[in-house]
Amino acid sequence: MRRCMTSNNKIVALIVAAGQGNRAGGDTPKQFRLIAGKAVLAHAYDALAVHGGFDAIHIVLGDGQEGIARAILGERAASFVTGADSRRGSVRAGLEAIAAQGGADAVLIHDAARPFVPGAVIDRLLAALDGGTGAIPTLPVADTLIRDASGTMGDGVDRGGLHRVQTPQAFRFDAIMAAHRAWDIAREATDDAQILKGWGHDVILVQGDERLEKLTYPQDFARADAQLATPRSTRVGMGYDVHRLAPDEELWLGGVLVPHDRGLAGHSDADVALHAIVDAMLGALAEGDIGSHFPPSDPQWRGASSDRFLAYARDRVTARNGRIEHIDLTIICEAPKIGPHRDAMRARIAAILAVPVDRVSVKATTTERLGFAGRREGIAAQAVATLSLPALS
Ligand SMILES: Nc1ccn([C@@H]2O[C@H](COP(=O)(O)OP(=O)(O)OP(=O)(O)O)[C@@H](O)[C@H]2O)c(=O)n1
Ligand SMILES: C[C@](O)(CO)[C@H](O)COP(=O)(O)O
Repeated sequence: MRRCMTSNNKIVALIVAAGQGNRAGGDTPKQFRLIAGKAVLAHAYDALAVHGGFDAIHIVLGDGQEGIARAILGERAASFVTGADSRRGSVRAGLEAIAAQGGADAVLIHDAARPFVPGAVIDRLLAALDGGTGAIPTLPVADTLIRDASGTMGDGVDRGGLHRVQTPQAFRFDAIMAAHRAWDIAREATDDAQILKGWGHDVILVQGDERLEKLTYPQDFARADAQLATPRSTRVGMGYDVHRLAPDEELWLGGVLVPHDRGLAGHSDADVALHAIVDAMLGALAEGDIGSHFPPSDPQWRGASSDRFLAYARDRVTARNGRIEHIDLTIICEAPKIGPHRDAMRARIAAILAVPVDRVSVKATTTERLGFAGRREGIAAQAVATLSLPALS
């Protein structure tokens, strides 16, 4: 994740999803159709959210579509705006809504119809805003271009210097807001960079990505499905955690309350086993560690059930269109005996992760009475998480 300008800048994302998707056909507007079981709009949202560089995500919808969007997005945080008859009008409505909420330093405007957004493209766009007003991802044109002369071949078009323009497009907020307000609405503009350029600003070109292709026609959905299906890359992460044993504490281990004369002490419920799994999963995603997502200094996590942290890690995997292949957990303690609780722990972990129980292994070992675990001062746990992610991650 990269933030542009200074780290204090407010950067927001605006997803336009108010189109009818006429060219894509079907009964449902394309942004609400499913790719690999997840709505196109949710894919686009997750791609921006996973990047982590945005203070807010605004979504422009057709009139009366808030209910369907809320059902698709579940608890994902977003504010909704009603769009207009044209893409330009929908973007304008979104920008006005952001302005009404105090504006922003930069805005990234994205088509919901482009569900896969490599983080590297966002990084390039935000980096370009360090010295620029607007930046867009483009790809060169590779095919020969001709004009259609009523079904026969007309004149060729020189493709030298031609680029295909994609979204997301990044802008200094005040500039793109002013450019939209000044635009002659009798003319349509197919993207926002044209509008910024029309207002007199240069637009920087950064390298686009084939994975950003827009869903426009019916056949594009099969391509998108295939993009998620193969190839997948296997990611392995490891996690390790230790907590101190103390009197007057409950002993939560592997999501299960284990009867014991002492329990683990910590800021949350101190479930060392779940913490190790969370770190293993975040490690496989290369998304930091449990402390960076749930700082111990934050009072809201005091006494929190570690189920929440594990569910959060599961949701990060889902947001990346990943799959949890296997969890292997080892609990290191002299007492209590883990064997009698092993099946309950496997079942609880599998339930939180929404995976079959045979993908969760729970093991235990002592340290032959050596070290802090051997002296029964604390319990340690280590975990290995194996995930598979689509190659576009
Ligand atoms: N009035 C409109 C038209 C388009 N869009 C959005 O702009 C993006 C790119 O537009 P396009 O692919 O043309 O979508 P549609 O207008 O829905 O498609 P079609 O032209 O085939 O009807 C899409 O995410 C679409 O939802 C929008 O917010 N408001
Ligand atoms: C904004 C855009 O996606 C950039 O390529 C494109 O211009 C949208 O065009 P459409 O005609 O609305 O599909």
